[in-house]
Amino acid sequence: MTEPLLSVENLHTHFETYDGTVHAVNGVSFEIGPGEIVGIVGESGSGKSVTALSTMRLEDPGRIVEGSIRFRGTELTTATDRDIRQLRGGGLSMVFQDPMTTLNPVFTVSEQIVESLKVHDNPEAQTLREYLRIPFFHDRTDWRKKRERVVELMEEVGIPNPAERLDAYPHEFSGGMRQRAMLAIALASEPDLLIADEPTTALDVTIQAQILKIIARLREERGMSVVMITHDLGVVADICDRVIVMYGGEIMEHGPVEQIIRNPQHPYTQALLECMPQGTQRKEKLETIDGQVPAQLGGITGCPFASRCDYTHDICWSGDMPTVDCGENHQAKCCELQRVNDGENATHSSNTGGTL
Ligand SMILES: Nc1ncnc2c1ncn2[C@@H]1O[C@H](COP(=O)(O)OP(=O)(O)OP(=O)(O)O)[C@@H](O)[C@H]1O
Repeated sequence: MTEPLLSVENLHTHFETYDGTVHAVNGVSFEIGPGEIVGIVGESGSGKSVTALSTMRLEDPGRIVEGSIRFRGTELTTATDRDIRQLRGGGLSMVFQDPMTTLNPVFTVSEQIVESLKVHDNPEAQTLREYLRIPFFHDRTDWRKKRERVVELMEEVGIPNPAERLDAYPHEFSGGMRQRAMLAIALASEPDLLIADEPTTALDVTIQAQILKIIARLREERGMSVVMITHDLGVVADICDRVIVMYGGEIMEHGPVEQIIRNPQHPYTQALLECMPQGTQRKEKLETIDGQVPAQLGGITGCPFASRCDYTHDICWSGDMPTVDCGENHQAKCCELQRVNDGENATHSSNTGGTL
């Protein structure tokens, strides 16, 4: 891979709660190259969003307690608020799942796109309140230029008749249009890296496919990198180059999308793929993974998936899991996999069958 745009190393993010410390992200490391689309998948609570928010330094009230996040060579964990604002205004953008909670209902969509253009031009003005101290437009030429740019951005994300929608408020947009508007706001700052957190989860499949197509096109046209956070391996198969599978705040497996989908090595990835609805007969019940995502209070010892895994060994409950190289930039963190690869014949502490 060429020089990475983003490099996350041994990231640990904690939340202090009344019940104790939640270890939301535990030793996560990955890189994103220029123009790559990388998916982060896993069940709810596996640490995908906290990893993304930490990367944007939006982890508040969480805390990055260890690790390094380098974006275009700048260390973000120790960067000043000013540096972070500059990066958000011109390098890093994020799109969230629910545009209704992120779009401001009292401003028109176009005003919010203009705000993002302004933040890009003037990264010190970060919040709407701060921003409002600055006039929306310097003069009529600036006003016209900005409105033209807003129309272009709306067109780019597939909002029909943008010139007629310049005075529309978020509630006048459909769910799919609002998500497109969020994308336009994120793109206004011309990011090198777009972090999209479940951008299509709330949308029907047709609109989901349209939004994914737009994201794929933007990567082609702008050379933008994308981190796509999703529950849905179908989304990953559609547009990602590589995939990171997270569970219990850790990376279980990562590799090229073809490899992970056709030849998953970690029992958790295998279980996730078995739960995909594709190929299921109409009346057949969908598979689920027995058990639940572990509470991450006080941290997890051993493999976070051990309590739901069919292949556990004693070491899975207490030891560090080995990272097994599966070739072609494909790695999985699993001691059963290492045992199989080494050709050992260890006995399982519990085994309900199946082969890796
Ligand atoms: N503000 C918070 N305070 C305490 N714990 C938190 C907070 N935010 C997240 N967590 C915990 O961190 C862990 C990881 O959460 P995260 O939101 O990253 O999961 P996720 O994989 O993105 O799930 P989802 O798909 O539902 O968004 C979970 O155990 C969650 O309960």
